[in-house]
Amino acid sequence: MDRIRIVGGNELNGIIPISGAKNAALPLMIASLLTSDTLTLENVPHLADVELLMRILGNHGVDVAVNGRRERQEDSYARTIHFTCRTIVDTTASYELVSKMRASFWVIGPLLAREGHCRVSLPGGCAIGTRPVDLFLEGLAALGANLEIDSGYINATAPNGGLIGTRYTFPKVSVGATHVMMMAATLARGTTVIGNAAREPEVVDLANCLNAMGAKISGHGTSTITIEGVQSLSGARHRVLPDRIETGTYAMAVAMTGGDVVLENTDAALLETAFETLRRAGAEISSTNNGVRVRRNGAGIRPVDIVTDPFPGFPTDLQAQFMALMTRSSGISHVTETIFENRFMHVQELARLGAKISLSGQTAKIEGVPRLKGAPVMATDLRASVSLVIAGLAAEGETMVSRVYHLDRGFERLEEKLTRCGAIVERVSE
Ligand SMILES: CC(=O)N[C@H]1[C@@H](OP(=O)(O)OP(=O)(O)OC[C@H]2O[C@@H](n3ccc(=O)[nH]c3=O)[C@H](O)[C@@H]2O)O[C@H](CO)[C@@H](O)[C@@H]1O
Ligand SMILES: C=C(OP(=O)(O)O)C(=O)O
Repeated sequence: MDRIRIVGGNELNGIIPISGAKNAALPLMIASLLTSDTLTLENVPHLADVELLMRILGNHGVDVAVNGRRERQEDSYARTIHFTCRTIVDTTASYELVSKMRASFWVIGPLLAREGHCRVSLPGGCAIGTRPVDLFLEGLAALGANLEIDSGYINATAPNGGLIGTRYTFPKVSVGATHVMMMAATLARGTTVIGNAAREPEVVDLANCLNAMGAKISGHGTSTITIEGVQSLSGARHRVLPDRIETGTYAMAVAMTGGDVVLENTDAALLETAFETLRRAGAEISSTNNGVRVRRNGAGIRPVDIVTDPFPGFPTDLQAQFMALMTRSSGISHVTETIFENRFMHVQELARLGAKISLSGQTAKIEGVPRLKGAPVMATDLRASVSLVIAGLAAEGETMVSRVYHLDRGFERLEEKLTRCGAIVERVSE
């Protein structure tokens, strides 16, 4: 199993290209199930989750061609991938596959809308929380679906010739449930109005792509999304938006080590709250032609409190990275997690590097320390693992991060991107 070895202490200086967003690419790929034409996605990141979803979609009948070649023949980055689902050959999403990747549960929306029935395994919880699917089921039921749970699977049918437009307000903001209901409603009869919808940029990206495919969606980016159902969708060409979490992660890495880095192919507007927080912590952040410049020269890291929230609030997917940064601040800060009930697995690992963190309910109190010291640590989930890399970059000596398959789910070429900016980071394969 691969590990990442980091020798801390170097500043980061240079250019880091930002990849397409994992959390946009996944629902966009799933949207290919909605049409028999080809959906072409540009700027698709080369990540374990993307590769796995390609295989899962293949089981449903999606033909995947990478840059015009067959899947897996091309290993280049920022790929253009063609997804074509002439016919859906299997409407079952098995436990074996859904349990490997939560987002594959989202096929329930397109399969139901296009075929009128499907059988999809319940995804189950994961390290960061229980992650139930009640909101998905309520949203689909509002569209007229019959849903029953049978042996760990959801049997979903759309009686009366298909889904029917509806007004439905989510009791809680859910990114995934918004994606699914929006996709399902594109092919429903009549108009659907989703209240308390997620406003994340990835939801906007999906809506833009669906509109390019012929859907009639408006209001995306606000809490109320309106979808006028259409008979069928066509193919389209769409560019995956930049990964705001990767952008924020490297910004925090620079704030941690000091230095001067330009993050290319990204957009500061995607993460205003996180950047405002980083500025308060002492980083200088400015927009460039096609990216963001992040600097911290000389000034120390100031303590700042954060509370995670749905967009446009501080993203939960940057919480662990920010906590790593705060371990070196000049005072006491608090990090409150409101989205996932168990997203503090990194706390005990950061402590192994000398961080002083105490937990009380959903809030972590971080007492900044003057130095961290390298140690063996274990990645527990995707963002937790990169928080350990950030801490390792500032720690004295060697940090060895194990279980890096978590990291490979969401960070493309991390070692290469950091090494080019002066860090000592290498993958150790055994
Ligand atoms: C692939 C992807 O895009 N993943 C992102 C997506 O996950 P995901 O879409 O799974 O996250 P949600 O927005 O759905 O979850 C938000 C909260 O709602 C709860 N909930 C959700 C659905 C439901 O039916 N019932 C329910 O209670 C969840 O347990 C969680 O506590 O948004 C999260 C919140 O920004 C991010 O951290 C994830 O990186
Ligand atoms: C939690 C994440 O992903 P997922 O929803 O796929 O588990 C994430 O991207 O940080």
